[in-house]
Amino acid sequence: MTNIHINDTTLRDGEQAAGIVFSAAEKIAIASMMDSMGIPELEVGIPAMGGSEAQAITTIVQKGLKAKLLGWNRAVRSDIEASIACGLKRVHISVPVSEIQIKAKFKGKTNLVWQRLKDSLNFALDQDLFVSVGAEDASRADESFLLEVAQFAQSLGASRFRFCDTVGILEPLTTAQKVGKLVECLKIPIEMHTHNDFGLATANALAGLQAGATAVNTTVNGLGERAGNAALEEMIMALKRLYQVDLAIETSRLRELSQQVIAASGIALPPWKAIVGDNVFAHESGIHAHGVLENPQTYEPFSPDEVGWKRRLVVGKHSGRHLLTNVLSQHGIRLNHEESQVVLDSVRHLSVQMKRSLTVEELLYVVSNRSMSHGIV
Ligand SMILES: CC(=O)SCCNC(=O)CCNC(=O)[C@H](O)C(C)(C)COP(=O)(O)OP(=O)(O)OC[C@H]1O[C@@H](n2cnc3c(N)ncnc32)[C@H](O)[C@@H]1OP(=O)(O)O
Ligand SMILES: O=C(O)CCC(=O)C(=O)O
Repeated sequence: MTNIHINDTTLRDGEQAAGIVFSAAEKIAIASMMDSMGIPELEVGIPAMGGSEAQAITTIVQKGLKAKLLGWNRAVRSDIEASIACGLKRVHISVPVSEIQIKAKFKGKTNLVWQRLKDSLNFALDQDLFVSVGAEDASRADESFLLEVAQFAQSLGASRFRFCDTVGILEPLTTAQKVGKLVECLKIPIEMHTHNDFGLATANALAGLQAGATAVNTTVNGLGERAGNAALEEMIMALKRLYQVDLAIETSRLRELSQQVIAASGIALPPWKAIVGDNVFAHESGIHAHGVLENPQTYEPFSPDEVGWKRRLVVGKHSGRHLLTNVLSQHGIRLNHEESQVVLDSVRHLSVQMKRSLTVEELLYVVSNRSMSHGIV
């Protein structure tokens, strides 16, 4: 894999997640932060929505960021005009390509796919815009029809073709086969846009890249329609660590970026969320903590600082002596073997009663009030 290009769509598909609204200030702050981290392209929204959305996009454009900025459009001339009015120089034009979508959107009239794509694309090119074309529901489309649309877009002058697994029904092997066929026949770059309905968005996007696609849509925290999109942080770290593709993006700010999007979206992440979740470098189990204390690589695929996060040792139901001793020694407390075992029994008992691990304060309380903790110390 070489020259992989990230085009993040947190501000477009991410915000399409039901119930999510970013304020203009939040959109601008997220765009600025991603830009400063080195994300090379941002799909900033849908100018055709007008009003505050168009205003926010215009403000982002006026900030003069290094990142390339793309506006999302239907194959409709007035959508492109709205993008131009925001000052965008790059537009993405989407057309439905599966039978089911063409039936629902264009009343089954396939000729409208060609006609509307041609009219909107030509109009955009006449305005000297960079044009990317998206094949909505490409994964369920007839493969020859999809290829014809892609070649048509290329012949008209599109600079990139987006393969969309709109309802997230692919798995990696099929993704690679489908994308590989397009790569063989197209000269323009192919971009992956994958959804997470079966939890495979990142895996499928990576499979597309392995098959020769060179661009990929992501969203921070995997935010997006229904089950979301391929997560930016997963994509960057998988490329870096599993494929040795370093995109020169400041990974040490991934956790901070994730927190910014959590704050703006009002949606918390599960603690186990890959790369940026609260628990991804937390160790409670005795055997794991013992291993990590000897060498963090025993149970961590990479160091937490690489993504701007930190290791935590948590004392709870599954903890063992090595972990306990380590945590207590940070507070100047040394216990002998027998005392440690008694405290551990107490910790286990309390954790089961409270159905959670103990805070450090609770642990210290257990140690200093041994007679009260469980009646056994
Ligand atoms: C897979 C995706 O994520 S696609 C992106 C989805 N994102 C969004 O929908 C968010 C922003 N959308 C909006 O603000 C509104 O839907 C607007 C402004 C774009 C359009 O609003 P409305 O005019 O009220 O239309 P509405 O949303 O009800 O219906 C969509 C219309 O676009 C048409 N349409 C849908 N996709 C396309 C397309 N790719 N190219 C051309 N027309 C399209 C539909 O056929 C329908 O047309 P009709 O009004 O002539 O029947
Ligand atoms: O860009 C497109 O063509 C559609 C993108 C999209 O959001 C999708 O297909 O899920």
